[in-house]
Amino acid sequence: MYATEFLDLPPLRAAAGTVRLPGSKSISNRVLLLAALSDGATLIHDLLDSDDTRVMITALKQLGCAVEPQGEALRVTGLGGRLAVREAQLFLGNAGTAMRPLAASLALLAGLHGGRFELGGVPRMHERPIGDLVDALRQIGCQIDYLGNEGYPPLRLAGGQPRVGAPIRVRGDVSSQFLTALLLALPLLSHQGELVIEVEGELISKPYVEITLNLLRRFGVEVARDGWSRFTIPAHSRYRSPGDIHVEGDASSASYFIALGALAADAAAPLRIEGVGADSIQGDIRFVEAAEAMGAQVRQGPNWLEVWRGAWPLKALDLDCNHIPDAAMTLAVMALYASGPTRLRNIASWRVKETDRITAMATELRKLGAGVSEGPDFIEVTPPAAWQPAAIRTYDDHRIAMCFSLAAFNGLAGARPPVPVRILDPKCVAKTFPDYFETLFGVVTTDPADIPVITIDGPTASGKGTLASGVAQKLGYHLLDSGALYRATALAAQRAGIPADDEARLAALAAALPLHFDEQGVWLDGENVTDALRREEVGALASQISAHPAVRCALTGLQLAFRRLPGLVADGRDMGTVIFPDAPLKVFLTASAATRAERRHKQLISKGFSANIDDLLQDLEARDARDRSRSTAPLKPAEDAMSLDNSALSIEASVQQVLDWWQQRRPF
Ligand SMILES: Nc1ncnc2c1ncn2[C@@H]1O[C@H](COP(=O)(O)OP(=O)(O)OP(=O)(O)O)[C@@H](O)[C@H]1O
Ligand SMILES: Nc1ccn([C@H]2C[C@H](O)[C@@H](COP(=O)(O)O)O2)c(=O)n1
Repeated sequence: MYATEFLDLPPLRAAAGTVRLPGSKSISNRVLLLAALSDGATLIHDLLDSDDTRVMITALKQLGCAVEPQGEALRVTGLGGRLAVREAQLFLGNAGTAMRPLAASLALLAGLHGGRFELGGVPRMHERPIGDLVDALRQIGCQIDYLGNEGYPPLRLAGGQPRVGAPIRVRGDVSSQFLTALLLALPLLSHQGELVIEVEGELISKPYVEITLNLLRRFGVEVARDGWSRFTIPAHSRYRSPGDIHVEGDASSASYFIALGALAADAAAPLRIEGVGADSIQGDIRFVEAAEAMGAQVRQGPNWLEVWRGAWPLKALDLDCNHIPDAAMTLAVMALYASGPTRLRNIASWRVKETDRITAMATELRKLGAGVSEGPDFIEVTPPAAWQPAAIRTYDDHRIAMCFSLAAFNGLAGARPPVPVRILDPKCVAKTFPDYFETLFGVVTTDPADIPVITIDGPTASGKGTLASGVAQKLGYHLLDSGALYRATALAAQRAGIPADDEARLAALAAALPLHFDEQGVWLDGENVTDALRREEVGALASQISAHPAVRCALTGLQLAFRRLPGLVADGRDMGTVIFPDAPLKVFLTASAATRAERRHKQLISKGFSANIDDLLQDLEARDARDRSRSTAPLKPAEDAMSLDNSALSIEASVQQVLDWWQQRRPF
């Protein structure tokens, strides 16, 4: 996950490959609750692992429910409609799919068995209405108090005497989650008799209610439905675990990749999406129809889709989006690529989601140059006449972050030059799709020249690696420690007994190095050599063998391959002069020889190597002289490099200086 302040997406061009979707959030949280309320244990497969499911799991554990991993699945041992814990304070983040159903279920259980529960979340959760659900629960005798503002969480559920009686009325035109919460909770009261729910107003987001009914059936409760206005829960309904249950991929998350296929995949190599398809029980699967109406070509199987570009530009749309409220946000960004204005109607529910999504989408689309008009329940988007680079605010709303990533394809819509897009607070995608951006980068391509590189060159022990790693971490970029490649070649040569002057054998060795990098360090032929590479004699030998042009040539391709989305920070001696001469920011890092010897001394001692500071100073000066004087790719600043002497600068200040230079070069 990108836990950076922002993530810059360079202009993107094409998409191909296969995406495996994470589990559906709506199904995951419903299944977790149903499993917890059931008799027996349920083994849940393919559950979504995200912020919203984590708050649900934590709450269920607090309530005394056993939730344990079993292999790749999660085993939930149900409480059988009883209370194992009678008092708890539950923090439910910003998860509406946890807050509403838990509020309803615990209000009933607190009344039936005696209990006291407080439910709250993040500040935005306390701005999301819940009054209609509370009113419905009060009709049957639940005792619910508002602990903050009337009509909003946090809530206290304590006491009361729930009784089956007249039909329970609930509004259906603000959020379908109120009805879903009642449908999930009321079977707990059905030992008293049949329960009827009557929906007031036109029910919105019906497909989500269909998911609820479908899952109730899987857990043994058959609800009778009369149109969309009357629902009957039979007397003596009882939740029974189905044993095993599989969560299908998230159809709302599929929308970004369906759109991606429509924008940037070719018929010869469509984008394949696995986890949802024609058999999906999720309403957002109908996003496929909307995408097709805009020109996407789609082929589908029971649980997969293949998508590629049909019409171009996309066809403008005028659509009632009540049936796909979440996925419709993706249409608003696809509209940037359409032949005219696209109007999305009947989306009033956007205003009470993670943020006021109509206002947020309008504000951010305008930043890119689009013309946008909005009303209480619609948005109309006219494609930009001139695209502008934009830093997209995401309002702690995962869907805004994900759908705006599609704006990075503006080059395909004729933006000249194509503009980069900055996504602020990218980690908000953790709500439903923690590795969304990694997944995106796995299936998109761009011109390597568009992938930004920051180079940091300089003499040994100047702090290049430390600085490069700090900058890469802040930007979410990949890291290339090119010295490690030369050091690994030196170590391998030492072990193979290849003399330092045998250029041909050294080059052959470098060309076939079984080298691998991961979070644990550098691996040579399956052995972690991270510490071995830091030995001084290995560095000195690396300096000698790196003077051979054939060795440098053998390692060039490997270094270039590090230039991957979303960007790269590369440190070494010739990063800015030879390997990445087009890098938009080049830094030449120096520090006095005495300072560097002192740092290296400390570094080696801390790793358990013995070292003498005077010897280190001598070696380091000899190494600098050799690296500077060699004929091929000598150590020297690129003509356009920024000089940084960090002798008296802390690591943090050095990182900040480079980030400041980087920001000055960015168009945001
Ligand atoms: N600004 C700084 N202030 C103090 N210590 C620093 C600073 N920058 C780096 N160091 C320390 O100096 C030591 C050497 O840093 P680092 O390994 O990053 O240098 P390098 O230039 O990459 O070395 P080499 O070229 O040998 O790979 C490390 O222990 C690091 O923590
Ligand atoms: N781009 C590079 C990186 C490194 N080298 C050589 C010269 C160095 O003395 C040696 C070890 O590098 P270090 O890990 O100390 O950065 O490798 C090079 O020639 N070009």
